[in-house]
Amino acid sequence: MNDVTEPVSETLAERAKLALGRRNLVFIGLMGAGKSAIGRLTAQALGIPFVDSDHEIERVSRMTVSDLFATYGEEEFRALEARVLKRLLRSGPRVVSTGGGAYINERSRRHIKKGGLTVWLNADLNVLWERVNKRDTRPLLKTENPKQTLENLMRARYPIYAEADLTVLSRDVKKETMVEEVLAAIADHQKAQKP
Ligand SMILES: Nc1ncnc2c1ncn2[C@@H]1O[C@H](COP(=O)(O)OP(=O)(O)O)[C@@H](O)[C@H]1O
Ligand SMILES: O=C(O)C1=C[C@@H](OP(=O)(O)O)[C@@H](O)[C@H](O)C1
Ligand SMILES: [Mg+2]
Repeated sequence: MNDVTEPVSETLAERAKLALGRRNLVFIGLMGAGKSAIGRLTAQALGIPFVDSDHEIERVSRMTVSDLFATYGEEEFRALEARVLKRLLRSGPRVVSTGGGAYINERSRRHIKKGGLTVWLNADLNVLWERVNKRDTRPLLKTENPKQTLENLMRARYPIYAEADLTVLSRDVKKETMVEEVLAAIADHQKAQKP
């Protein structure tokens, strides 16, 4: 009898899941990059839990992010965000989408680097602007010239986001395409690590 077993063909999602192991996958990047939307879909594809740190902050504080900024200020928000991220990243695997400022905060960045594989959704100004100007839920953009504010944030933050383990270019393609590129980046990263 022929004893040779067929090689199991693995889907991209399976390969990415294997490569991720017990680590968390953490989405970072500027407002409008797609962290919340693409993070959720990536978790679905991987078959692991998803959590958005802003939603978790809103759940535990019973306030919206906007109200937290208005009532307690950004510094208090960052302290709460760091505590929430520390707890969310303690065990894995899960997908964690962060708010745009999380990785910029030193304490949060430490928890993120320790707790997971980071993927930066890198987008250009016009892509971000087209997405964020449709909603007014982002307190940092309630300025006289929000597009200029976004550009200033890009300049200040992109060198720090660039420390991410993986970078995927966020642009106007189907969300499913973005998810595939994220999965491929995880699988390829694992390959690159092997001797
Ligand atoms: N690839 C994409 N193509 C079109 N729209 C997108 C894409 N990725 C995200 N979006 C949309 O852009 C908006 C901002 O995305 P969101 O996930 O909230 O960004 P973030 O959490 O990074 O601020 C949402 O309305 C989302 O559905
Ligand atoms: O960039 C930032 O500092 C922020 C981004 C927001 O999240 P998204 O990046 O998901 O919009 C939210 O955490 C808060 O408004 C502050
Ligand atoms: Mg978000």
